[in-house]
Amino acid sequence: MEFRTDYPEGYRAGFACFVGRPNTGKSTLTNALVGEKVAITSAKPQTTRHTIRGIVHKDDHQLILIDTPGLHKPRTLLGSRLNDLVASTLGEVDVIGFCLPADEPIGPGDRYIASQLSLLDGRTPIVALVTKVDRVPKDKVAEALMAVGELADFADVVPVSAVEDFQVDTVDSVLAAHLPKSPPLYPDGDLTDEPEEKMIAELVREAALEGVRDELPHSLAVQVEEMYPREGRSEDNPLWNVHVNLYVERPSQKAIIIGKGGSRLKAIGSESRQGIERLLGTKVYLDLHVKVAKDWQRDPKQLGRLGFDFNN
Ligand SMILES: Nc1nc2c(ncn2[C@@H]2O[C@H](COP(=O)(O)OP(=O)(O)OP(=O)(O)O)[C@@H](O)[C@H]2O)c(=O)[nH]1
Repeated sequence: MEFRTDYPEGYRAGFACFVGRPNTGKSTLTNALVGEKVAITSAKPQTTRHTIRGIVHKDDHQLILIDTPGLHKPRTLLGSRLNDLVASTLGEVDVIGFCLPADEPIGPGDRYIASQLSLLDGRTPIVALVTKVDRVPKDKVAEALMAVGELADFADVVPVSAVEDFQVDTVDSVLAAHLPKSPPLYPDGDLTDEPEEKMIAELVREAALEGVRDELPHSLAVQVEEMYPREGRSEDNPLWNVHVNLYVERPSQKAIIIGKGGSRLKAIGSESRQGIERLLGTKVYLDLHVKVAKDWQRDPKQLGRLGFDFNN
């Protein structure tokens, strides 16, 4: 991909990130803005482990989105590292979008986030994004906007529905207005700079989380062990081997993932393989292994091995 050189006078480029309680629509909004599925969405809270960037390319700006994990009070070592990550991300971006769903009252979780954001002392502009407005009647939207406006000193308050594509463009332009004047920071057309392996791991993770019990999301880590072209690979037969490990904390969780006679693991494989093949543009032979890594969330060594060592 080429860097654009014919960008107009006044072109802006920079970084934005979304914060908000789990499940407030951050990933869905990222996807709607970028126009392709780059962030993992899920009906379960706190499934966005990795900081995934989506890039919005417009004629007069480039908006680079960092999809942070939900801000929350740390429960485990992993939790506190996530918070460190969020804190360091927040100081680096040009604008923050604070997602608050229109269909839920403002609660202690939102106030906790607002208090964290106030530590930035107004150095970074914060735009309140009132998400999921399709879920409430029109007259309730105004009420939600007023309540949100009282929570903190926002640069703007924008109602949006990512699902119904209502005001998604407005969110883009309101965020872009806070970006610095700058040449493009990424080549034209790039949607994400995540390495393929990370995206593959996320596709498997998303498939594995479908329809399982609530405690599992926090206990599941996925890592691509290796990928290489299969022997005899040719233009007619472009097969790749992709070997993926799924780590859980307990043998009982391993049994859930594998399912009766391996049925769930098979379903996870066939579901995620489609996305992986689309991503790589080739047929793949997907090899999934489920392993027990006891208490990995609390063990710094294992966290590092699984790619969660954010300090390095
Ligand atoms: N009706 C409606 N549902 C939405 C909208 N945006 C998100 N959702 C739903 O809300 C749920 C959570 O959305 P996500 O985008 O995964 O939320 P998130 O804030 O990224 O969640 P975490 O990764 O847990 O922090 C999903 O079931 C979405 O389909 C919207 O505009 N309208």
